[in-house]
Amino acid sequence: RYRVKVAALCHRALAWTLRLMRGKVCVRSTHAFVFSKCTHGKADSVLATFDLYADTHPSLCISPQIAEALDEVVRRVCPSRVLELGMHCGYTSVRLLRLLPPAGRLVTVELDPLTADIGEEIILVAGFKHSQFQVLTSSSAEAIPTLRPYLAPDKGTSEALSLVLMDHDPQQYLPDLQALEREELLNPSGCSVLLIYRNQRAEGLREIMDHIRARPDCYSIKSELQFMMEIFYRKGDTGMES
Ligand SMILES: C[S@@+](CC[C@H](N)C(=O)[O-])C[C@H]1O[C@@H](n2cnc3c(N)ncnc32)[C@H](O)[C@@H]1O
Repeated sequence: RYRVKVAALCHRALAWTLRLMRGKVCVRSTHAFVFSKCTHGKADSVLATFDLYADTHPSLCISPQIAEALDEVVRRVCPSRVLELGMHCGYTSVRLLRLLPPAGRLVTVELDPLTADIGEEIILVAGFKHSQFQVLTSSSAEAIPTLRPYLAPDKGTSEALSLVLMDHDPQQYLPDLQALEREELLNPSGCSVLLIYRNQRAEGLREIMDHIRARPDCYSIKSELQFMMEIFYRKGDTGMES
C-alpha cells in the first residue's frame, strides 16, 4: 500500500511539474519554432508554421476548423476596426490582420507581458506594421475603458468596432461585452462578436447566453459551431437578423 501511495504521489508531482513547465515554456518554444522556421514577411507561412508546431506540441492556438470559420466571418464582415481579447502568441492576430481592408486596424489585448512581447514580435515577423495594429498588455477589463484612442490614432476621432474576437477567459466574456457596450465601442449599425470556447461547459457561457436572449432588441445569435459562436449586435435590432 505504501508503494502505491508513493507511486500516486510521484505521478501527481510529475503531472504538476509537466503542467507547470508546459505553461512556462510554451510561449517561448512556440516563438522559437515559428521564428526560426517560417518565411519572414509572409503571413501564410507564419500561420502554416504555427500549425506545424501544434501537430507535435501542446498549443493554445485555435484549431484549423475554427480558423477556417473565423476567416469566413472576417471575409463576410470586412471589418475596419477589430478587437481581439486574448492575443496569446499572435496566431489569431495574424489570421485577422491578413484579411483586413487596407485601412483596417487591429487592437489586441494580452494579460501576460512575456506572451504579449512574443505575440507582438510574431505579428511583425508576419510582415504587419505598427500602423496596422496595437498590442495592449493588460487585462481585458483594464484595457476596454482605454480603447477609444487606439481605434483611430491618426484622426483623433474614434471608429467603432465591427468585429470582436473573445478568446481569453470565458468568465470575462459577459463583463467585457457589457463594458464594450457601456463605453459605446460597438458599432451601433452592426458588430459581430465571436466567442471561442474550448469546452462546451465553459463557465461564463451561460451568463452571456442569458444576457443575449434577454436583449433581442440588440442581439441575435448568428451562428453556433462546436467551439465558436457568432453574436450580432445592432442597436435597436429587431432580433430578426439572419
Ligand atoms: C487561449 S489563448 C488565446 C489563443 C489565441 N486566440 C490563438 O488562437 O492564437 C488565451 C490568452 O488570453 C490571455 N488572457 C487570459 N485572461 C485574460 C484577460 N482577462 N485579459 C487579457 N488576456 C487574457 C492568456 O494569457 C492567453 O494568452
